[in-house]
Amino acid sequence: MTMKTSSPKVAGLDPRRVALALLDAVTIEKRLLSEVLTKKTAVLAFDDRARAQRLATECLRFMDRCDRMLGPYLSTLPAPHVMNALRLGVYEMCAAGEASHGVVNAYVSLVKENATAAHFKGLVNAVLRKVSGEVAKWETLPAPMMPKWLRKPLIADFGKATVAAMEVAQAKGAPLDLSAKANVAAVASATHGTVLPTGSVRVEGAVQVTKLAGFDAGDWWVQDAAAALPARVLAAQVGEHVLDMCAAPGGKTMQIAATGADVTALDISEIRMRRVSENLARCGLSAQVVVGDALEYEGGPFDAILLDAPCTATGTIRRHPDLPYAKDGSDFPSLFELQEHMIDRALALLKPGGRLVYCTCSLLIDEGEEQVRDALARHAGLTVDLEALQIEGVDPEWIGPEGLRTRPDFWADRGGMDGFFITVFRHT
Ligand SMILES: C[S@@+](CC[C@H](N)C(=O)[O-])C[C@H]1O[C@@H](n2cnc3c(N)ncnc32)[C@H](O)[C@@H]1O
Repeated sequence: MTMKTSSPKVAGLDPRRVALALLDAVTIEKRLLSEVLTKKTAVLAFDDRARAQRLATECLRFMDRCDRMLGPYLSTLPAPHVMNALRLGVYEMCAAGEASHGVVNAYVSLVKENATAAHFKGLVNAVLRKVSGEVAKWETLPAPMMPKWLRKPLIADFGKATVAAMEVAQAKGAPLDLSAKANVAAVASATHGTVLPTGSVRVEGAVQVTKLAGFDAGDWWVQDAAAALPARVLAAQVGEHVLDMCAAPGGKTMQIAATGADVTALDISEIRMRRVSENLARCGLSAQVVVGDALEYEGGPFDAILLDAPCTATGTIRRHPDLPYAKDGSDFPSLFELQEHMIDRALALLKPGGRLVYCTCSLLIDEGEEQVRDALARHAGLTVDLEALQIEGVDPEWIGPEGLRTRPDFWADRGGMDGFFITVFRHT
């Protein structure tokens, strides 16, 4: 794509140009925002970086609504880059409350900058002007639906009403949750947060994480309330040998290290493992950090293993609304297979009578309940320890025959939680 330089006459173009590039990267190049964000926003001043990121993220969250607003005015879909400019324009006018004439000018200018899209400037102008006349319709539309490729299997697993409830939760985004190293009440008081029933601290409103009280002192780390459950379920004891098998960026390693257990943190990604070491150092915790492939790892045997397996991350869409647009499900079966091999490897590294906590931040049954049923069929003597899942704050209704499942629509009145599946295997 050939880009011209910005027009000095139109205000606020720079963050919008980057937001458009981010949307293109997700929807056209099929990249996750986390993969492209730093590079694409590097050209902007600090405040504009945050603005571009927010704009792209929230537009992706409300993509389905943007498309519903645009639908009546598009008899055929324009080029994807132009469609993304229209979506951003709609989001800004309808959800962000930006003045329509500035928004229309901005996106007409941006489309003009692109040689292959410039001839769509008339369409962008006309369509955005029409949408500007019906901004009130936005609030009457249903919560943004996930794309069909993901919605369909979820409906098969949970039914339409539950999927609709998940979509309502995903539209609301996610609050900031913290895990305290030691004193939960002190962390809640210092950060003006509230203590959740499961022991995480929830902080409302927009905050800069590194400026929150206790960050530099390492009193806490950022971790969704549901993501904090697997290590609580593992309940490591002082002196136990524990393997955190897919550890990076290290939230669960930190929880286990804070119990006084002897933790080995293993992950295949050297870059992501640097984050584990940084996080441990900031919080004054220690673990043996190993970079390597879990499938070939030979250490142990261990009293307990936490396997937070690589997965579709569909339980984190409220934090990562780009995911349904960067993925199409084609790589999912290879993940399911990897999870199966990892469970088998983990079981081989356990001491007799040891426990394996298996979890995924996924909404798909294939990565949770189905993995458990398959593992029980593969391994004689393997059992699921449902009692170990009954920890403080966990609603017994979240626990099924295979394990504990959280969903984004749980705790709706408190701000929700990520979708997770967690189980405990015991090998005799
Ligand atoms: C869900 S994330 C783990 C999150 C981490 N437990 C936490 O709480 O911060 C999955 C991790 O699996 C790692 N991974 C993927 N394939 C692996 C393999 N073959 N061996 C070890 N780690 C692997 C990825 O690098 C990624 O960091």
